[in-house]
Amino acid sequence: MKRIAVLTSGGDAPGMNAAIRAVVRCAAYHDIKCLGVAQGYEGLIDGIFRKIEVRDVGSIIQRGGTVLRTSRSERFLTEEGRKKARQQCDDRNIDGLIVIGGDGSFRGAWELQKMGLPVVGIPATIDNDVNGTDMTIGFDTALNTALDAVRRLRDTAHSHDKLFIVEVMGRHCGFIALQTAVAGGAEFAVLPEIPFDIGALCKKLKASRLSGKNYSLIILAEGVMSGYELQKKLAEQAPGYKATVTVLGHIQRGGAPSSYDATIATRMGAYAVNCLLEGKHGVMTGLVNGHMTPVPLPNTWEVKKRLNPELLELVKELSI
Ligand SMILES: Nc1ncnc2c1ncn2[C@@H]1O[C@H](COP(=O)(O)OP(=O)(O)O)[C@@H](O)[C@H]1O
Ligand SMILES: O=P(O)(O)OC[C@H]1O[C@](O)(COP(=O)(O)O)[C@@H](O)[C@@H]1O
Ligand SMILES: [Mg+2]
Repeated sequence: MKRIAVLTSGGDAPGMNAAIRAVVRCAAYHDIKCLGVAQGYEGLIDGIFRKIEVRDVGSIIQRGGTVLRTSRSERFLTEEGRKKARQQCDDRNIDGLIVIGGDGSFRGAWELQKMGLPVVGIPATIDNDVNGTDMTIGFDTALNTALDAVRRLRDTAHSHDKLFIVEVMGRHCGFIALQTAVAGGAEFAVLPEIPFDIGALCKKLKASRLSGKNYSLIILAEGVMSGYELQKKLAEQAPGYKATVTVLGHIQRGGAPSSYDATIATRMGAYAVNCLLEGKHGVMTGLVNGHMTPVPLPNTWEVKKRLNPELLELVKELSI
């Protein structure tokens, strides 16, 4: 293994830079040259590679976003695009590629692996929707950002006897919504994994009010519906409940990685290089019960990662 490349793909996540730094430094430690690919699969197709050395990744461990930049690439979804990308790697004698991204990026990485390029994936997405790893890089930071917002909203909700709907990210999954609801002490979590029941929500709000509670917080994952749609449904079903909507949006994607995210990103970056060195490829650097584990890439999306049932129960039991 003489020369590897690294890229970031899909939605950015706090901690991606810490992972890039670890990849570059671990590669240098083993005397392997490292090339950075700009803008994910877009840059791979267009051949935008540049050498990155140990000093180039100084003081990025604490920065959010990704210094390599990222993209969602339509072209990479085509065979023609992927062939071009594969050829760009051959032209530069790349022995292995490290893909830092989420489930979509791993599907793309697997296509490259099938075309004969050794690939290792590092899970990084605020959504945490990657099977085979307890946590993805960026999830913990996004949670803390959402929690901070919820705590601020609770202050004003309490002061004004208000009902708040807080829309958080999560297109197909409710990890951010569920954990924000648990840690933020919300009354209700509306999640893509659980069929939405407006009747149950109204019942809960009424019971809460009857028991003397004058304010409530509903945490809604964007994948179910928008905060404004839920506001409208509530107004139709329970006219006494006028909700105020806050959409957290892309604020959840930025910021310095938490200590947890900077640590797992560092561990995963180094582990990815070691996997390539040991001939383990077509795998993701999974964190399983605290241990770094090589997880076959298809396992990361073929099995849907489940929400923690204990947390689901806790939202129901404690929000009275
Ligand atoms: N089935 C697939 N085959 C090939 N490439 C894919 C596939 N799914 C996604 N990709 C590539 O990975 C990119 C990132 O995926 P996306 O789902 O947007 O983000 P994430 O990796 O964060 O989940 C896509 O824009 C596309 O180029
Ligand atoms: O910024 P975009 O492209 O609109 O994407 C928004 C989506 O990206 C995410 O922030 C992260 O998703 P991915 O990791 O799959 O890219 C989702 O929570 C959100 O739905
Ligand atoms: Mg994804």
